[in-house]
Amino acid sequence: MAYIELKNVSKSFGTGSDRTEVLSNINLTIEEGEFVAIVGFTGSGKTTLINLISGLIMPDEGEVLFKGMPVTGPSHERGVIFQNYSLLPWLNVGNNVGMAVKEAFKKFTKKQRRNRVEEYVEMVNLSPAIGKLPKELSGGMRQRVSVTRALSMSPEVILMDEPLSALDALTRGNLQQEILKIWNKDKKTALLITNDVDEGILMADRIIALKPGPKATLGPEYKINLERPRDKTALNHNDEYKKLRNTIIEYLIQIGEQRASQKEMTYTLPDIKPQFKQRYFKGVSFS
Ligand SMILES: Nc1ncnc2c1ncn2[C@@H]1O[C@H](COP(=O)(O)OP(=O)(O)OP(=O)(O)O)[C@@H](O)[C@H]1O
Repeated sequence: MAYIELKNVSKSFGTGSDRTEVLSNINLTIEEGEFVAIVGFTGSGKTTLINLISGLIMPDEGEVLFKGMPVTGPSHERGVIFQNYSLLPWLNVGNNVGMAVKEAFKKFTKKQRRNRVEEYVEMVNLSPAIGKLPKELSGGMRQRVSVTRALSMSPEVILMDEPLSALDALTRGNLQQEILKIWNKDKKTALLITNDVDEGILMADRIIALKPGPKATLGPEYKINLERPRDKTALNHNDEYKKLRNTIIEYLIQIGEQRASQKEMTYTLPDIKPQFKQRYFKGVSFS
């Protein structure tokens, strides 16, 4: 049985002429312990896909199954790391993480909770900032809190919606490694949504392209057989990596061009003449 399964899933927003058909006929199977990355263009429906799997929204058609059961709402079994670091502004770092730990481990004593919070905050090198409020942190630090908050709940599935896209290269690289460490150590299942092909290849077992919408569908998938742990610098000299990277980027460029050409439309302007009265524009005449 597939761990996560999407069967003929479609999703639209709005009604009438405002209706946007975002995803159409999505079929996806993720096995337990797998790390899958979905790459796609901005606005192609990546967040919509993650929201469907997390249970934040429901499909119009088709089914989303988790361990064979329909997803009916969010659950801490499926932890989401969002693109924007949605922290509670009135709670400090420790308490933002602490609240998540309390929710996931209801039977923990206060001491157990504190130990877990400290362990996870340390993991992203934020121990000196544990008492700080989100407004006192940089964007990168907030995103690290957001990542550690999701991971501290020990979710069975880690769903990531471009969690690292706003970070500088160094912080991004460190967090990629932290996420991989936890995924590998605790044998999690992970789905990463990204617009960065390199990030996908570094982290995932499989990359699937999301074709741009409206009515976005999943495109081809690429198996990544590169040995783990993967080192970013070493990969740059790896022929298999280079070949895979080129293949995926070429595919994305090709579907991007197709989308651009489909969008090119000719508009005919109405043949009208200005109706202004001459007296308002002395010295200017209209033919
Ligand atoms: N709640 C909503 N109501 C109306 N339209 C929506 C809603 N959510 C998403 N959309 C539309 O669906 C399309 C896909 O949005 P989505 O956020 O899933 O794309 P994305 O690939 O994650 O984009 P980005 O890379 O910019 O984050 C967009 O055209 C967006 O305007």
